[in-house]
Amino acid sequence: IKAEELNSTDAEEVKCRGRRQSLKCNPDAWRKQCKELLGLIYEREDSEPFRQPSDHLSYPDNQDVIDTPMDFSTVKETLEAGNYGSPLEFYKDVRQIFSNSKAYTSNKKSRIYSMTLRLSALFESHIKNIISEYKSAIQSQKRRRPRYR
Ligand SMILES: CCCCNC(=O)N1CCN(C(=O)c2ccco2)CC1
Repeated sequence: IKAEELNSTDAEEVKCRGRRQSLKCNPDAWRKQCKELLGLIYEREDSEPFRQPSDHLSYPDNQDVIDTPMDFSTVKETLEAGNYGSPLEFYKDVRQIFSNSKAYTSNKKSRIYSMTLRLSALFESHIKNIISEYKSAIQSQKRRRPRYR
């Protein structure tokens, strides 16, 4: 069979089979990318208040305002334990950190809340590609038509 006779699905699969380890086709590449993104977040001083669970003593009403506490050490542990099944689950937990801070803050000018705005801008700019590469790697894995083996 000549290469040009392959339909797009086969060509995509052939391309991916050959380049399994490359970022484009490796459905597990997202884990490493998310670890690197977490590293970037930890480098930022802005992440300091969010690297540990909020201590409810100094923020007493935190408990009833926040129904799903989340922090970056919890996300890091979950990722390193291999307990995220996809970058979308990772994304959900990180966004919980930002929404908790927003829910908790009384004014939009609070120092801690402004830190989450900067962190979230950094996070969103990176997580987009990680998720789209993951989705296309999954697509090229899927057999679009049944194979008789
Ligand atoms: C070094 C460990 C400190 C744990 N973090 C902690 O107690 N926090 C971070 C989350 N908080 C907010 O997002 C917030 C928004 C407005 C005011 O606080 C509450 C305070």
